[in-house]
Amino acid sequence: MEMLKVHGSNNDFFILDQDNLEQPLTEAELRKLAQKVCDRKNGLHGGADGILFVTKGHNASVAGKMRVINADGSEASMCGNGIRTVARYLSEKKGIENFKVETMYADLAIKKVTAFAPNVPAFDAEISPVSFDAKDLLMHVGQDKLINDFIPTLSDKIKFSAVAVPNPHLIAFVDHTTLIGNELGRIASYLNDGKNSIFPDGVNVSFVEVLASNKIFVRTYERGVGYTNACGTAMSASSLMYVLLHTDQTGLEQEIQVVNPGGMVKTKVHQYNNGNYWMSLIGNATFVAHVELVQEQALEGIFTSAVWKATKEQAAYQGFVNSIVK
Ligand SMILES: N[C@H](CCC[C@H](N)C(=O)O)C(=O)O
Repeated sequence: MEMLKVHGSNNDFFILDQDNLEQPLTEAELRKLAQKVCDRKNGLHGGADGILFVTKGHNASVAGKMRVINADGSEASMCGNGIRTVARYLSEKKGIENFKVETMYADLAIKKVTAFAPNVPAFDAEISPVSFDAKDLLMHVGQDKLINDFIPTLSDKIKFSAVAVPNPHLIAFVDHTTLIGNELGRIASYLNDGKNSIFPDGVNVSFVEVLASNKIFVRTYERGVGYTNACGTAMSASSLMYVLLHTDQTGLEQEIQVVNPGGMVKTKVHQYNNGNYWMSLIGNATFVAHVELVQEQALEGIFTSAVWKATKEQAAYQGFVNSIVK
């Protein structure tokens, strides 16, 4: 079985193309495979934040379908950093540069854009649909929407906004001390404990610091994973809330630089005539290595026979990160 180790802003994944399977995987096996290969201690070559499972799309209007399986085996409706890597994979597999990728709730527009640096390919991905409704967030806070408001049981200092893009995000604008402190971990681990009444299905939680006009820093604790170097849907959701809550310094259609622990991406916030929002997420799609492994062994967490063929792209990406003014 062949897989591809990839990342977007150092949010890393294994791409598994259904065409490369030795035999089909049941749903339970797909979840088990994610837990085994992604394990940071005993997984495949240091593990990953999830598996991006590529299958045929619903018809010829899409280049393929992406399913997102978190490291804990849970499935998410979307992955912003991941879809850029799946886009590059499909672009190179099919020789296309402008196309759509099917996701759980939408076929999303993709385009190849100018590389961020030599050997740092980049793609622009549509992030959509967007909803502020509690029912779409599976959120229970006693009100239908949460925009820059308190959740008293979580904190009496930090205000939150909740938005589904379409996976669920809780976003707070904070000062630098709070950004780097342990409040994010405390709040996010509670909301993802599987027992709390606020987000029974969990939620991705991000703290955002405004660095300058149209430049923000986003730190995220992801549902189903924990802290990650970056979260593409979180950076998109944070950009949307930045535009909606900081009208004095930004606005629709303006390019926003989003810095994160894993690097940097660019976003733009758009609004349809019907009032709905969508975002563009523009960032790297790095292929770290090609991996050959035995499917049956991988399902048992045995990787001794795995063959890891690294590309030269990680060094190029690191050089790009070092060039970013944080
Ligand atoms: N952990 C997320 C899925 C992965 C999203 C993230 N890696 C991204 O780049 O958007 C969730 O359960 O909703």
